[in-house]
Amino acid sequence: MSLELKNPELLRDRAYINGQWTTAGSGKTFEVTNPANGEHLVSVPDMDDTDTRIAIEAAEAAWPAWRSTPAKERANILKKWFNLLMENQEDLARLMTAEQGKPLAESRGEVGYGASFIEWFAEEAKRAYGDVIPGHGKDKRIVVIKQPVGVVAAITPWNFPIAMITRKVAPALAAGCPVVIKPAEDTPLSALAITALAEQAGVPAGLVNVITCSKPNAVAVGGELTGNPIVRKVSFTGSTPVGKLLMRQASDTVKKVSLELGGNAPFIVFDDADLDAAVAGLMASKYRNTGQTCVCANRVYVQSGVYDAFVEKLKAAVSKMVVGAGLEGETHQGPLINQAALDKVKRHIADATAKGAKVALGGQAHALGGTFFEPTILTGATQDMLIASEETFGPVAPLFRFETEEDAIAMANDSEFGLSAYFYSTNIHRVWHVAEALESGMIGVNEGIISTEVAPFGGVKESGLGREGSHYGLDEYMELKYLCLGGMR
Ligand SMILES: NC(=O)c1ccc[n+]([C@@H]2O[C@H](COP(=O)([O-])OP(=O)(O)OC[C@H]3O[C@@H](n4cnc5c(N)ncnc54)[C@H](O)[C@@H]3O)[C@@H](O)[C@H]2O)c1
Ligand SMILES: O=C[C@H](O)CS(=O)(=O)O
Repeated sequence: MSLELKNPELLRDRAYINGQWTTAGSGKTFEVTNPANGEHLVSVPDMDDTDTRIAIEAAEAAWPAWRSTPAKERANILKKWFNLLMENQEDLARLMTAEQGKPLAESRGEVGYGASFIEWFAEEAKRAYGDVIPGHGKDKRIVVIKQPVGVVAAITPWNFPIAMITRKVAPALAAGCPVVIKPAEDTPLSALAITALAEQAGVPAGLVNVITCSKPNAVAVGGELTGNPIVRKVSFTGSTPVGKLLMRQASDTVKKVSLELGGNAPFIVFDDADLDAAVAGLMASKYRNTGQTCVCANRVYVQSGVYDAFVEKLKAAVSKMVVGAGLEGETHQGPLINQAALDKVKRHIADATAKGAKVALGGQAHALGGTFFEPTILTGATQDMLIASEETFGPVAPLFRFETEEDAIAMANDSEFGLSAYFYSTNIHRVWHVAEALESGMIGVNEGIISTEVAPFGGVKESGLGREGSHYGLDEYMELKYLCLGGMR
């Protein structure tokens, strides 16, 4: 399939190290395919730890000049990069839908969302403020300054192939740090395309490096990124098991670590909720990216008094969804990323129905075949089902019935995850009580889409460490240094 790019230069088949578009030292490559039809898109370098070491050393060499570049100059380069992403939004969206499968409208949205982090941190670059603290002695003067942490390793997932990268690279560059990026093997093309635009924007050689590799080589590449002492910061977005592994590996050299991990978001509808708003919010939260987002509603708790009415309203909305290949027309849902993702969806539905749940809508592989699946609603879900304790990462909404506010909070908090949570209520007293009681890093109140560059994104418990975006996001790439000036008159 022709991708019909206005700027064919954005389709890259080389990785990027030290300002050079390069092959793997081994000469090996791996295929990138379209999940909607299995078609081969392009082959990219299958790099290993040796290539990674070269990239890390290039980043280290480029760091001194970048860290001494005035913040305003760093900001201007970031602003050029932002403008280039927006000027190439359609091409970047087409590339993303081709390699990841999300609807084209969602891909366009992600390009804008990803670019917003570059725009935001172009401004934050100029606000890395320190402190002057009243001295503890007559002759003492105390100053606190912020300095870039150093070489950053960024390892990112396939579900948001641009935004998960810019959410790390933008603050790193703004803080004065060079970055070595390892994108997901399913979606390297978006990473390479935005890197080509970074090069065009004037990001100096060595500052941004992209290591593409297959899944088997990820272990060796990750081992180098987490083990090489030159790397001072690891920023990972992906599953909790891999995050734990990388955290363990990074501990040998005591690297700073940011982890954006798995979720299991509760979505609670109280009997005083605006049901139409709650249905709209659930549609946006649950089925976005075919349910493959870390902040998707994963468990839907509905208070008894409104349960039946909510089920009917949700069925009416979900039944209007159009499923299809995103490059063949406007759709609401694309394919799942791969067979393993499809198998997990089927496993969760089979387990739930075996334990008493009913399929109210969908529940089957889609007639389109491949990894397409029908948007699904289950009723009669209970806490003992896999779908309650595991992240489904697919287009399945399991509805649980509850009686009291305390029951809902207890069930919502009954998880090792705590990334996002949502609830709908028009009672202000209940809003404050429930928001304070839920164990989650982010909460949508009467809102199903909460992700934005201006607010701190991140989780508690086993959903991660640290925050991305907002003014908090810059500090993840900075070190505090305390100066004590003695002998002052
Ligand atoms: N909290 C967030 O912001 C956020 C955002 C997106 C996705 N996620 C989570 O990510 C998961 C889905 O993404 P995924 O399937 O790509 O996750 P994943 O953990 O399998 O892979 C994420 C990245 O880690 C790499 N990787 C895997 N094993 C590695 C290893 N041993 N060493 C080095 N790198 C390794 C992969 O190649 C990929 O680039 C879900 O759990 C989702 O909730 C979280
Ligand atoms: O999947 C995880 C992403 O962080 C989702 S969002 O685009 O930031 O909402």
